[in-house]
Amino acid sequence: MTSSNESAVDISHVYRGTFVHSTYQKPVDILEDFLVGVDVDGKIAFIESGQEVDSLSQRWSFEVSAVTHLGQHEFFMPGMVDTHIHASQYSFAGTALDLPLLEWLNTYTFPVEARYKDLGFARNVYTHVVKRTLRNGTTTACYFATINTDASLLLAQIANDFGQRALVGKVCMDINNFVPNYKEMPEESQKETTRFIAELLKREYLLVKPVVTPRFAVSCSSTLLNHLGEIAQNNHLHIQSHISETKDEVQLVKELFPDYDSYTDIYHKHNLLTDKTVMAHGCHLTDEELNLFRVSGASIAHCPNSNISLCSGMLDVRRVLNHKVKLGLGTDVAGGYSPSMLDAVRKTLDTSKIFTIQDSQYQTLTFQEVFRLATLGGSQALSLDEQIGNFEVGKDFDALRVNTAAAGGPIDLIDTGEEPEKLLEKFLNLGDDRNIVEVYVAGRRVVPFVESTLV
Ligand SMILES: O=c1[nH]c(=O)c2nc[nH]c2[nH]1
Ligand SMILES: [Zn+2]
Repeated sequence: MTSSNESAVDISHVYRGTFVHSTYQKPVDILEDFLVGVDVDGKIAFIESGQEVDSLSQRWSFEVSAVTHLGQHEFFMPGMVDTHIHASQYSFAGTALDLPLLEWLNTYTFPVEARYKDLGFARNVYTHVVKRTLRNGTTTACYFATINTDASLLLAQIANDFGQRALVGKVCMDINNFVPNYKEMPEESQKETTRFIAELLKREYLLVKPVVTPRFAVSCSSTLLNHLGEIAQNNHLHIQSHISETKDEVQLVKELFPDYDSYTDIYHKHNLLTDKTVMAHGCHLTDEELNLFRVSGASIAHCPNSNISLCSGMLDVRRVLNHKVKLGLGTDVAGGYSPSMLDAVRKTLDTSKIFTIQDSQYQTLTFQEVFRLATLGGSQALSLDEQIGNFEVGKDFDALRVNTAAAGGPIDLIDTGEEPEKLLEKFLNLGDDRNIVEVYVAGRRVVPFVESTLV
């Protein structure tokens, strides 16, 4: 497990201990007493047995004394990928969960998103959400911002400054019958999207890229959807939106777009369903629609907290996986009240168990499978799995150093022994940010924060 052009690579850090990750073959693969070398570009240069330390130190020219050793109750796992989060809704996360989706948007969400003309407000909220998610182990986030281009660029800058990997979307919407000051004209949306993309690409952030973001079919005219499909296609960009979250929404979309075979067909016919598309929710998709997802390579962001909190529905993840559709997890702040991907893991397991309560033959998701969805699955859903998602030579070192025995933390290790898989299970079910003692993105340690240089 070494890189082919190893002599040309300078090693920046070497870590020794337990590494827990997923592969396409195994949802949990545990590498005990391994050495991982990270090069100066933040890429994994080698993954080898700890027993080989002396020969590796010669081959890769590092000092054995400089190796960082993990503690007894520690392990490294890949950083988590939040495939769907509204950075702009973070200010009201944990409140306003008493209405169904369409009323929730009109009553709580659009009035707040309209405030992002105020860049001071934007900076405050966006700084908080980037720090909070990073601290909770989200090394990659796929963000919705708002319709305001400058505030969306500010979110990109803040993610870059803190070292978080991110896709950032300026929201596009030209229909809003309830909060008319929060919408764009179709030409304006097209022009501002083009400006947003050009400006963001010009900045050449290594880890932060634009994503074309039609809010959902309810908020977008066919003209706008067409423009956005064209922009995404011409620039080979990622695309994100929402689909089939609630039954009322599906019915409304049917009325708004009567000439299409399905909700999915609308996005498909507007060139918005590609292998770089991630659609949130999908609770009420038909088999035909899931087939269209598979064929196009589009993915689903499963957001169980939001689905339960807004009483939207329950996504049958097993069914989606059986259709061979890519799937990652999302917090969907603030329809989901928690910004933590550990919460998304737990709510995914809870939802799967509810399906089992309803049908004892149901094949419940295992914690190992859900761990994979939060890491490698998310990277696949965002078509970033050649770069991140697990520990493979050549991938970026996006990693969490987890200490299950962190002092003052939420886990009491009493009778667990040191079996790493048990420690992983404890962390997924009981852990929180106190257990995430370090966070790395592309080899750079980004948590704990270096406050003085950033705020
Ligand atoms: O959970 C959701 N949050 C949103 O902001 C949104 N907009 C359209 N559909 C949505 N669903
Ligand atoms: Zn959403």
